[in-house]
Amino acid sequence: MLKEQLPAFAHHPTPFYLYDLELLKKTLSSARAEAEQYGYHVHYALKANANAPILAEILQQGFGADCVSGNEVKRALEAGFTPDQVVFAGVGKSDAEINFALQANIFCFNCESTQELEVIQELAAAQGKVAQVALRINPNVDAYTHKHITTGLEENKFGINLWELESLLPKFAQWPNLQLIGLHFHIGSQITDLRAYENLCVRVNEIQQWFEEQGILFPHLNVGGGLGVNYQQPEEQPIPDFKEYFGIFNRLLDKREGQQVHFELGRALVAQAGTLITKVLYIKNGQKTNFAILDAGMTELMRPALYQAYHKIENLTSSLPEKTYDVVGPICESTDCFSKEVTLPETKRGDIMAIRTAGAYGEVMANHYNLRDTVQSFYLS
Ligand SMILES: Cc1ncc(COP(=O)(O)O)c(C=O)c1O
Ligand SMILES: N[C@@H](CCCC[NH3+])C(=O)O
Repeated sequence: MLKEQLPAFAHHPTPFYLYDLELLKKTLSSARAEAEQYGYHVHYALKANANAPILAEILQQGFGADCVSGNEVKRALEAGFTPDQVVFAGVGKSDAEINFALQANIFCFNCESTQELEVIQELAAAQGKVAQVALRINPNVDAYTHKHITTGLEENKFGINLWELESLLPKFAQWPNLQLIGLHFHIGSQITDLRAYENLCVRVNEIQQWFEEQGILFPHLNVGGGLGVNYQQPEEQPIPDFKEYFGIFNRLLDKREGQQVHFELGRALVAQAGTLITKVLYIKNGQKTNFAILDAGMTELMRPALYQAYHKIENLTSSLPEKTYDVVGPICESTDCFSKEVTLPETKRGDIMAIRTAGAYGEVMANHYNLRDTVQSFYLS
């Protein structure tokens, strides 16, 4: 597919992101169809990719928006999401961000500490508003994923710890400008062992039960996102198994009568639709393997340097016999390496490479280190 489309982009300077909007649409409709049969609400996590054409597709398919900063709330509203479709999580919401979201009348603040609740109460009172809030609880459930993208263990900074709940609840009596509407959980990202979600359901049920014993029944349960994608074989599994994912919650989550269940998927919706296209600048002899030095680096796609994440690399322009390369970028850091000992068709200066599954946490995490240019993006529809 990429090989055939490439001539249309031959005149664009590399590196650039190329998004397949057809695949994006198919992925979104698959997720929507599976979620809809249980009446589930899916909020797209903008942090994965907040490009306007991508948000337009997501909005069109009826998803809400999950934001983690004031600017993401702003971007979601500009893209056309209505305030009642917007949730706002984040462990360090600033006063300015809270004020902005209050003014915008967003649906819900997913609150991560008692201290944050106090501040929202104060700011909501000053604006004469009642803010809808959910408690983001740290459920101490292992996501069986990379430790740097685990969020639901007690050692992580996210959420309110279970042992704080008892002392927190009475405080709501002194917070007339907060309306407690739900519970929120998010245990981590790139989750491929779905037993993590089974464990999450068990824990949510226990926590919900505890609240009910205190006389509180929540209209909303938000179980977060985190569903992983197949980085190894993007061709074989371009669309994640949403049927199995939502099926787990349908089977195991104790949904009360009239209760709304919310999800916050980011990566699973957009990752496979994005590819980083880059050119080979030099082939240089190394001690063990040769280096293929690309014109894209950790500044365009940070995941390999940050989490030793794997992205499949393809040479789109060579069909010579195979050789082995360490594929690296031009940035002045030794961690600027996409992958070591990659088997590729013999690669030469000027070849075009595709770094796959880069639609989530790729372009949005790009930066200007070494005063790099802003990476461009193009869309196939
Ligand atoms: C609170 C919250 N919701 C949703 C997401 C989206 O996660 P993912 O892209 O893994 O689905 C994240 C990121 O991990 C998050 O922190
Ligand atoms: N940015 C990370 C995941 C963090 C998700 C947000 N909590 C990644 O590239 O995999």
